[in-house]
Amino acid sequence: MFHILVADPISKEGLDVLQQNPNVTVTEDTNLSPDELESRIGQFDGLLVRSQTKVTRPIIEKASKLKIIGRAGVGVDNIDLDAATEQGIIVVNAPNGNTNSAAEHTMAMTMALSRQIPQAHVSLQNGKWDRKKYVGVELKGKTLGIIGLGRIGTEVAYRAKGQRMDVIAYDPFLTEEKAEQMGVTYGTLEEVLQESDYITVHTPLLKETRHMIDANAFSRMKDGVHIINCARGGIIEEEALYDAIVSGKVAGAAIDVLEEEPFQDHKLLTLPEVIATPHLGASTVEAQENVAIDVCHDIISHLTGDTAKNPVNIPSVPSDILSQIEPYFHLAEKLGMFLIHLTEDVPEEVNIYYSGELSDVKMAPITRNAVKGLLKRHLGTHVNDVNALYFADRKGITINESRTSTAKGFTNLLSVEVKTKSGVRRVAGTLLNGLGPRIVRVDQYSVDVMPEGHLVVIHHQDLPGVIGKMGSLLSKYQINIATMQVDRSDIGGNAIMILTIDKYLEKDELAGLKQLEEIIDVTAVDL
Ligand SMILES: NC(=O)c1ccc[n+]([C@@H]2O[C@H](COP(=O)([O-])OP(=O)(O)OC[C@H]3O[C@@H](n4cnc5c(N)ncnc54)[C@H](O)[C@@H]3O)[C@@H](O)[C@H]2O)c1
Ligand SMILES: O=C(O)CC[C@@H](O)C(=O)O
Repeated sequence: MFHILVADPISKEGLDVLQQNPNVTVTEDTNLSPDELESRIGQFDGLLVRSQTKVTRPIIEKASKLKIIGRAGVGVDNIDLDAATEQGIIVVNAPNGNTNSAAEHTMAMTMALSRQIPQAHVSLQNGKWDRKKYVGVELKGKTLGIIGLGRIGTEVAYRAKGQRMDVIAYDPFLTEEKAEQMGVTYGTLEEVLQESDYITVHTPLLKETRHMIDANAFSRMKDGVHIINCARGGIIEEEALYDAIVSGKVAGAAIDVLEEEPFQDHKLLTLPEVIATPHLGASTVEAQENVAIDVCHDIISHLTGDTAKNPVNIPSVPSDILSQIEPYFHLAEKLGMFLIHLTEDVPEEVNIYYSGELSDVKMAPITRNAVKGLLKRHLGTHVNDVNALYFADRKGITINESRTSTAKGFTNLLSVEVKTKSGVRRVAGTLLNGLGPRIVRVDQYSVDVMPEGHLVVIHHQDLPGVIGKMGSLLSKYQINIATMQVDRSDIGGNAIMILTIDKYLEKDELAGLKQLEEIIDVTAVDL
């Protein structure tokens, strides 16, 4: 018998899926404090949550029987995925069921913002009949900037076009062709910021997207811009939004999510230009039914030995194959992560070459790890080796694998190549017996770099003094260099320097390094 704890309100239709299974008992308790959850979680095989319950490491560490955590919704930022993976607990979500509802809520908020509907309603409730104060603006003919054109961003784009808005979108996986097919304008982040009358964000909350809309971003927007966030708190820096509204730069903001939830007392809510809802994007009957049914089916599948459709964290490889290839998963993922940092354009094709001892292994699971590493920088932690190829396909990226017998002196060599419109970037790595993974080639250069920590990849001219200048500047920033690798194409030609440093390179420090005259480009890579 499997015991499942339902810790947040979940639609009845989903719970029926669980309750109708004779091997399952369901306990619903949606008022547990974190301490109570921690003390009771040890009795359960499955845990089902929405976004309210924080499934933290201390809770997961007490979950001695837990086999699966189901998230009825998309974002899994309320679940400690690393802790779950370490505990061998699969986390499944329901990524598709609330897309329409979140897109509709975004449009509802955009329209309510434009016509000040909530403010006018409260004014009426207070006995006023104020027709002059609540003069709005039309959406027709205005430009909507969408940052993040995934499932929800795409649906918002179609709806905005229905309102006869012009849509410009930025997404690292958006190509000009795809934008044209959708009838939206392809933009860089800068173009979206500068050209939009309304800006709506639809990215996951990741290290890269945290505070992507900050004071600097606001300063590049049009005066009187409207801002909408129905994605995740933290994508927009709240203090900067507050200041931009007070200064008049931003005419109004519609907010469904903030960094700390619940957010009843937030200072943004004191501003008359702000309208807000308490994280209601997915709160429709239909979305809650969809996500509950999807996630409950996945919970039953996993507990009864079938494959879950929407795993977020766990690889699924047969155990006999796993022992042979598992050591390469980490190397493959790190090569992908490294390479995507060097890839400035949209990836169109990824070629993975298996050489030496790797030329007769089962390639697909290793390929999935390399692709996972490539994609997760922009798509976030829900990309794993199970769903990486699916996401690559959805983003229009072709994946090719080939075997070659020559490993250029290495026992095993895994090479990953990304083709974009602007060219080809390559990286290769090997597993050194007893020493672990190493990056051994970057484009045409030979190196020997452990693929972990904070790396800085510097392309520069091979001139005397460059290394010294780089060292001095880093020392000025109080940054310690742990390792350094250099190689060059020819004397006085182009060269590469790869540093491992002891801390994350901040934006302004990166900009400082780029100022040195011999530098061609500098990329900070966090592995
Ligand atoms: N308010 C709600 O109740 C509610 C409901 C559902 C989803 N959400 C949230 O909405 C967001 C979008 O969900 P989705 O299902 O569309 O996800 P998705 O994965 O389908 O789309 C996210 C898109 O963001 C893009 N992206 C990643 N980094 C980017 C960057 N730096 N700049 C621009 N684009 C970037 C990705 O390439 C991807 O296409 C998530 O944060 C999700 O948690 C909120
Ligand atoms: O549980 C909810 O209602 C919120 C869900 C939403 O934020 C999501 O990421 O799917």
